[in-house]
Amino acid sequence: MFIRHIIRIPTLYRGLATQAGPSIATPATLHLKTGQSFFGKSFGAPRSIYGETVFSTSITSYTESMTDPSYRGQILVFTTPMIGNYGVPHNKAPYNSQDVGVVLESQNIQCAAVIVGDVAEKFSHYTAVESLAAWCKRNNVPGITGVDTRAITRLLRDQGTTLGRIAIGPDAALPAPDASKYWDPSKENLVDQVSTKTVYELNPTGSIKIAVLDFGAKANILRSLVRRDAAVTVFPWNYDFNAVRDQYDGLFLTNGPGDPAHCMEAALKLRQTLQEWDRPIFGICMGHQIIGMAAGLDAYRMTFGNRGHNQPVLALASAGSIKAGRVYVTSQNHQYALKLQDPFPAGWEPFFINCNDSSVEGIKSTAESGKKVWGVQFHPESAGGPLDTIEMFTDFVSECKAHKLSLVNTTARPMEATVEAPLDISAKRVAVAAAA
Ligand SMILES: NC(=O)CC[C@H](N)C(=O)O
Repeated sequence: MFIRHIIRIPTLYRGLATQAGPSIATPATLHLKTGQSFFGKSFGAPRSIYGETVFSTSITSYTESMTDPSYRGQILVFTTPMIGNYGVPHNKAPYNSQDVGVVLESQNIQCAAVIVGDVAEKFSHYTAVESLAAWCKRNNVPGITGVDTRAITRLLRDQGTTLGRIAIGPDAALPAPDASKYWDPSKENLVDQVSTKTVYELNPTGSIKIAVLDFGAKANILRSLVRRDAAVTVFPWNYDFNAVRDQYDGLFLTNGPGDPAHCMEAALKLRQTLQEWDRPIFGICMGHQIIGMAAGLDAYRMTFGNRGHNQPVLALASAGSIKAGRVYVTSQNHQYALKLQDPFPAGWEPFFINCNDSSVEGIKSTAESGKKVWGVQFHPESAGGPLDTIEMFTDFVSECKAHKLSLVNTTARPMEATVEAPLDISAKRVAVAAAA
């Protein structure tokens, strides 16, 4: 504790000191493939790039969003007018052995570039060690400030996610590139670029063994499992899990970048797992899309997706901590979604639906199926975003434990939905003395 304070003192000093950012006078232009151009100033790396232009409505947690591997290849436009006020923390997790080596969501900035209305040149936070501009520069990631992000967002809402070009310095004055020059990240298997290449373990002495298929995992997913005392083994996205599955009490599929169609191989392997293995399975975002594809649902590309930490979802079914009929505010970052088809494949049901656009936000195995499988399009682990659905991790780990116990006790415990008994509130009505 004492050492921690000593280490924090210089950090605190640096964070509270007002620091001027680097010069932001270099011109920078955003060209969209659809022909529009926006002119601003550069911050971060003086490097011109291509990418897919998307917008996020998150108000805070730019550091977590930018290190989320699901933003790979994307030019991230923040709708919040000013970004960078609280700087960037040290990205090492030296104090807590439960952490997975980073404070943020991965080692490096993952998005291709950032666009903000007004970058904060001064920052202040007790954990901050550098400015947003300095961090971007160090990570070789360009940024544009001083553009009308509201206008860009309205455009993207109308025409959908659009390929873009960030042109910095002398490039900024050049005419927009020919439409054929724009790089389309959705054509690439980005998951293969961000997934672990080796199998590794976290918290090996944990009380329950969870296998994680890594499509581009956010660190807080791994932390959320380890915090619940799971021993976690992380596998590359296309690992043949069926060959080792009997060593694990549950399977988790993470988030990941790009078009889920590139991961059909994983969906087909999972289809076999679903047919032959009865232990709990939980998937988030890309993981949820893979579960859906394995179950026989189609994934489609949305117009502009959902990115932000304020997405309301309605629970259509109850399970564990989730109660049917309640709305949960969630963190999201996705461009694709599962198609709502009627009827759903046998043994499956919709779990959540988005309150804004009615897209599928979750699916689950039915009680009758005897399986314990569910996937959610949103991010219960947050980082950033609200913790409304964090207990889904507790539900998952508890189901894995219950299943393990059932193997020992031989009395299988079915995953029952915790449905609240109907409550007749008229019976609870108490007469109060008439108001004056
Ligand atoms: N965060 C994620 O896992 C995103 C999943 C997928 N890449 C999508 O954009 O829909």
